[in-house]
Amino acid sequence: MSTSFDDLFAQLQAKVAAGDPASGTVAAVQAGVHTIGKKLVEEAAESWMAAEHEGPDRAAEEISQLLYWTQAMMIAKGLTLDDVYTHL
Ligand SMILES: N=c1c2ncn([C@@H]3O[C@H](COP(=O)(O)OP(=O)(O)OP(=O)(O)O)[C@@H](O)[C@H]3O)c2ncn1[C@@H]1O[C@H](COP(=O)(O)O)[C@@H](O)[C@H]1O
Repeated sequence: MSTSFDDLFAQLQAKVAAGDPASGTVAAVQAGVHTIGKKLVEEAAESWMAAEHEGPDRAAEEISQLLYWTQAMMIAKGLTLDDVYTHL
């Protein structure tokens, strides 16, 4: 099922606030900025490689994971969507 950037962010915030033990996002936020940062860079590289060497569907998939890890980083740093949107 697809979702929007804002809806995914709300979902992740709620899981972290609740401390959902089944959530990979909760585990990632508990692991911290260093761990999340490595995933962020990994997904950025995979997005680049998919865009350069693979088809549009693979590029979209990797970019979706990049957006997910961007949101995980925002939550780990206590940032809201508005904190970021104000710079767009
Ligand atoms: N959209 C995502 C999403 N995109 C990426 N990822 C994570 O990013 C990883 C992608 O890493 P890779 O590309 O390296 O794939 P992999 O090799 O299979 O994974 P690793 O070996 O690196 O862990 C996935 O394994 C997930 O851990 C995501 N994890 C969760 N979501 C969504 O976030 C929501 C909350 O998820 P939970 O917090 O897990 O409940 C749900 O709607 C999920 O669909």
